[in-house]
Amino acid sequence: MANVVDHTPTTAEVTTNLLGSPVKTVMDYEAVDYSSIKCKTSLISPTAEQYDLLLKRLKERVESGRGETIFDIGVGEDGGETGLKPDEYEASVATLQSLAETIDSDCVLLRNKKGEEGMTGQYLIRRRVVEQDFLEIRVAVVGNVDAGKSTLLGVLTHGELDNGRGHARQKLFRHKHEMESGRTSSVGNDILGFDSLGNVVNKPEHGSLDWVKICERSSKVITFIDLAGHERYLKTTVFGMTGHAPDFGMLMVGANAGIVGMTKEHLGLALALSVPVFVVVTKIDMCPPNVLQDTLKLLSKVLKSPGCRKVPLMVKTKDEVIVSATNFVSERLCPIFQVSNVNGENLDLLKMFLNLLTTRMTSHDNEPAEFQIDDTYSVPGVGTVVSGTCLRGAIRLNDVLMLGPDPLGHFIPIAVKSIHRKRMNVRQVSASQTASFALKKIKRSQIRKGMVMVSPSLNPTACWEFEGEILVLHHPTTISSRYQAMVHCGSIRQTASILSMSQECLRTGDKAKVHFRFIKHPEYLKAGQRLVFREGRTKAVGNVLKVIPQTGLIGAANKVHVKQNKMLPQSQNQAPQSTAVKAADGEGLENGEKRENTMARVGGGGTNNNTGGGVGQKKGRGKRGGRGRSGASAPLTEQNPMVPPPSRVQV
Ligand SMILES: Nc1nc2c(ncn2[C@@H]2O[C@H](COP(=O)(O)OP(=O)(O)OP(=O)(O)O)[C@@H](O)[C@H]2O)c(=O)[nH]1
Repeated sequence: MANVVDHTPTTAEVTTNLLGSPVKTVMDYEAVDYSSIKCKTSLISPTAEQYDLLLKRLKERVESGRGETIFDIGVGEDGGETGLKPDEYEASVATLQSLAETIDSDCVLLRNKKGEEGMTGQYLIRRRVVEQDFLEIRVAVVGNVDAGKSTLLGVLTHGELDNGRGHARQKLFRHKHEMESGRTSSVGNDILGFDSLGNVVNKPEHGSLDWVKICERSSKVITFIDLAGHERYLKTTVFGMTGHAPDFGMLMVGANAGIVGMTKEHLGLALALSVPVFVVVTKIDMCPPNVLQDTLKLLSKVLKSPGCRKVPLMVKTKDEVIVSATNFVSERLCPIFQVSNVNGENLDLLKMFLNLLTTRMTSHDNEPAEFQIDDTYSVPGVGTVVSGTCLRGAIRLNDVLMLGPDPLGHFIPIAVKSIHRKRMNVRQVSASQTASFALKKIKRSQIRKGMVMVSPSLNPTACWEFEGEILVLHHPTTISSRYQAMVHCGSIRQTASILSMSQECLRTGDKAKVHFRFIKHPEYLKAGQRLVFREGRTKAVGNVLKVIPQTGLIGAANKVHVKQNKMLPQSQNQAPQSTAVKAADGEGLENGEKRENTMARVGGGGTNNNTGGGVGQKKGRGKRGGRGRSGASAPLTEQNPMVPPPSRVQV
């Protein structure tokens, strides 16, 4: 057989990653001649040379899948499902098991199929538990109030069924008012661990404080980002979707209530952020069959509509779970599960699906690190702690990273004192993982959500202005220059003003290039990032096209402003906003409901040297007094002629 140098990832390799756009495998970087092991019979009795190649290949696939891959037996790399005779099949399985054993992994049969010439099989190869490491997948849980989001998470992560009257969700609530009203108001996390054989690690006796135990025994951990269903908490929900970098969205629909309230809004948000979505229809135990059918019909219609262009797939068997999980690569497929949290119907299918999901981020540890901060804490005895997501590269203990931008757009070097993943002390965090860092020599008041910590080699710069391309999903009238609304981009959440647009005014459905300017402080942005621009129900989505780096002049002008106000608390050293902007922030809406940050429950968990998850203290920043809302500071624009004055909403 002619030796062909293989550069192109095969279909099998692409599905290995299960999701997102086709991913580069190690083979793209390192040309290896795999031609001698391409054929479906290569596993039957490989020569020593072929065995080494098979091992190399399996290792690469497991590495690019961040600890796991799905391997087909009896299928040639040309993709033809022809199958193997029983004795050939058995010999192939034995080879695969021995290969998996060599790389400290388990080999679990997912399904068998009959091919033209015999049997084919799909096997999950997953690395056994490695100390301090596990594959992490983040799933944002969205849907209308009462769809059963908190209940499903309670049932999945605590292993006990619900009673239909709010029993299971009690374990997830974090605030007294949530217990009383039964409504989630904050972004919360819960975790579900799977071992290398695909078994659920969580046990009913694992309380929410047992994260360390769950992580220690898991090869893969699903982090659920439980978001609020009520419209009044939409700002928090949008932040959960953008700032927590979910791999997937789980849209929950109550079978009896159907597509109501915020369901479409949340679906639209996931679509706008290109987060692949699967749907879970709950309460099928209490829903009359005709109502359930109506809900499913309407759901399919919405998903297939031109705005969504999804392909709905009702998942009712294990085979369908595997097909949908292995084809979730395309954002177009939308698996739909029908479950009951009360009698447990179909929950096993949902768990199997979650077990097969894999991360969408594909960064290598040797790339320069990028970490986005989504929360800050002050932990007694530890100091300042930040939590967030590592988007690129890897961060190790005692690494020095550039933290910023500060109000002047500067970045300062900062050392990482300790790292926690899910309340577990670790030495390193890699791309796609959430973590908390204890930082040296910095006050919590100097850090805000939306800041980043990046490798010094990236030489980071901040920007006040950027160009974006947006599509207006909804606006009651028209948007024109000087319009202000909240920009959500990664963990950035700041009001920006439109300086100019490629057309005079924008209505619902219009697309345009827009020049934005942040009104409070500069941010770290990158071209290509997804963004949501919203104010109340007005919503536009799009991409950052071009970042306009902060110039020395603007930086200097802003310095004057900050100097003048240096007697004010830091929270007031920012430009005041119009009432309309306050409304855009949704601040008034969430007054009194603002969550307290406890290290025990947020982000990658808390960093605490003493216990697994100590309690952090939120700095006592008065809601109303904070963020310059008292109007005490002079507008930025008075000192800086280059900065347009903050304008009111033009409707
Ligand atoms: N019969 C039945 N009741 C359910 C099921 N799932 C949830 N419930 C009940 O539905 C009610 C609402 O559930 P929640 O989990 O609080 O709903 P949610 O979507 O989290 O609501 P928010 O937190 O306000 O966004 C509770 O009383 C649950 O007991 C189910 O599958 N069957």
